Amino acid sequence: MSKNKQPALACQDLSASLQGQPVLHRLTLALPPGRWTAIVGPNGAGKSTLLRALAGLIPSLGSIELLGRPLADWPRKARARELAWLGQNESSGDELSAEDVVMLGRLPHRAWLAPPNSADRAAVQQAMAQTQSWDWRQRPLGQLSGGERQRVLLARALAVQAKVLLMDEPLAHLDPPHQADWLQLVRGLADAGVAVVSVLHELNMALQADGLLIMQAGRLLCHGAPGEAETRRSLQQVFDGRLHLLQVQGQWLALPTTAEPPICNVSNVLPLKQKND
Ligand SMILES: Nc1ncnc2c1ncn2[C@@H]1O[C@H](COP(=O)(O)OP(=O)(O)OP(=O)(O)O)[C@@H](O)[C@H]1O
Repeated sequence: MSKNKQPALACQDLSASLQGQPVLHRLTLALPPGRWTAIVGPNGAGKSTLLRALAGLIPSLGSIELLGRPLADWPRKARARELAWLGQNESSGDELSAEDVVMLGRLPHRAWLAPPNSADRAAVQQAMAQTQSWDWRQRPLGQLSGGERQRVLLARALAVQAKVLLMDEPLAHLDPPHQADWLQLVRGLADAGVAVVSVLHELNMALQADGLLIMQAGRLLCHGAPGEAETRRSLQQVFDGRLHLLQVQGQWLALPTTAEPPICNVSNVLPLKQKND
């Protein structure tokens, strides 16, 4: 990670409570531009809450800085131009056409009640092309499949053309080819200088990120690259050692392992096969 770059997004001593219960405990981190960071950890570790706090969607204690300026000091519209958000299970806008949904991503760029201009239309078309959702632009969001819907919502976040893109479970409902496309898209955004942050359960995808934020019980256990031994040790720790981490052609992969030895393994099967022969 370059030490000279000002973080695109940073927080210090960030704490947050939900319904009066402390969920995040004094997290400090800095995310530079041009990198993709994946937030991982077990269920309930606080990943989504961290992302929502960083986006300013829930009250928090401590400080958050977006592009070097306290998040709270940003005028709402200017902030919405710089920080794009893709949430989990978003349910609004079902009656709108897919294209109109994606056009919502352009609202921070437009004057009050101004119609979309050519730059807005171009951004929408580009974002929908990037997520291969242009073909169903006239269909209502509510009539799309889960994966189609997710791609439209991803296009809405892309259409903002923000410097920071936060995504909570962006791969939900996406089939493997579209997961691969998402990966390529994120790589391209990071190469173009965008700070991409995503909560991911798919560890094999997360292990392709530039950096992992590994969370446990509302705390940040580790912030490191997948290639670092300490990062992989922390992953093992938060998942109770129930991962098999292996490297294939330079890429780290994670296979979940069962708590007990599998009942049907190779040594069990072979004698049966020989018996039948
Ligand atoms: N609206 C809420 N009110 C009260 N507690 C909440 C609320 N939402 C989440 N929590 C609690 O906060 C903690 C962190 O939840 P969060 O959704 O951030 O975890 P997560 O790491 O994203 O989990 P998962 O992997 O299951 O999606 C959990 O203990 C959860 O039960």
